[in-house]
Amino acid sequence: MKKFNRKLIFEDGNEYLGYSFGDTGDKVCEIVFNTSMVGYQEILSDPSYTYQAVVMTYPLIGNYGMAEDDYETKHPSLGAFIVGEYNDTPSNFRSTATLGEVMKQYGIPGIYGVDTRKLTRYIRNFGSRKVLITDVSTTKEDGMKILEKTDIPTDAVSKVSPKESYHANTQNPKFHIVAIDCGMKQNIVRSLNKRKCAVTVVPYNTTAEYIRKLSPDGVFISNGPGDPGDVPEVIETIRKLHGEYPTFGICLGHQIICLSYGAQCYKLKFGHRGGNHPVKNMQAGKIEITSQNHSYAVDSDSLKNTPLEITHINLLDNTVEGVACEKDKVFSVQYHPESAPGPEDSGYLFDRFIEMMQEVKGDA
Ligand SMILES: NC(=O)CC[C@H](N)C(=O)O
Repeated sequence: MKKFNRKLIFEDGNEYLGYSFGDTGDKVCEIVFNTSMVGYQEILSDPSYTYQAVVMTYPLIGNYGMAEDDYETKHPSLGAFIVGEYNDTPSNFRSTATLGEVMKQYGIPGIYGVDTRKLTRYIRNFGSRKVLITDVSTTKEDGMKILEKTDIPTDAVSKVSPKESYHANTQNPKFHIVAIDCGMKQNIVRSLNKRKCAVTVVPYNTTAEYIRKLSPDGVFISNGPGDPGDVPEVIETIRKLHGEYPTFGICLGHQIICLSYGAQCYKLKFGHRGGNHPVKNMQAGKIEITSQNHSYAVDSDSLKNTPLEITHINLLDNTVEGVACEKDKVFSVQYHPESAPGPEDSGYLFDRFIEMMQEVKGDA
């Protein structure tokens, strides 16, 4: 048998052995697991995974390579990938690189040959926690010392948000949206462009005054990495804009909207990541199968003192999945209607945003 050359070390001294792929540097990340069966390229390039080591529970990763059109951002910032079997000889006519090559390019370490089922149970039992990805020669004691000394940074949004505004136009636009980019996935822009929306993408720390000057028909707040409490400037901007424009938020954007109305968020034990989470739409009485990627959730009791009502509930653990306030023309969801990867049951939410803007705009 080939000799293990890499390992994972946890703060409690637990170790998991495997083999190297991608970058070979050491890294401390927060470990999480994702149950999606496909979509490793979109997961790699989803900025919300910044500083996180993602364990893929699906056993085979890399087999269809990397396709130019499938990136969610061109500069992947995922912390690390931990997989069962890694296939370095993809078979796919659209593929232009292997997963390992792209990870090397962006300094993202990978480890394969790990018992991902055991590791996932460990995360489920003990919760998301810090992990060191390192060489097999690093001793457990040294690894534990490194973990003790290293905190996961809280600057993730400023790292992945664009430094300047830019336009993502479309043919014959009907609406103009200002999208606050906290680490936005490309499929959100594609989903808006497809519905005749010209999008002005702005950095996370854009002020309410600047957004007003852009005269949008609607405001969008994106997904993004880290704790929503780490971006008070975005919460403040949204608070100032309450009731002024139809507003839609996804994932981190949803948490920011709720915080801006005075609700509270808390961290889940191990989060929701995958493409098969059932969510109930309370208004329609229908169930959607959703794509998810989050650690934090909105506290349902804290919503009672706000004008927001709960519109969607997670059927696995009853957590809040969506809120709305009709008066202020604002709504948001914790999950990912843009999917990428994942089921497309929830695309109607983008249509709802369009309808809201249409109502305000009239027939003009
Ligand atoms: N995908 C996201 O926007 C994630 C939101 C937030 N970083 C969380 O983990 O809950």
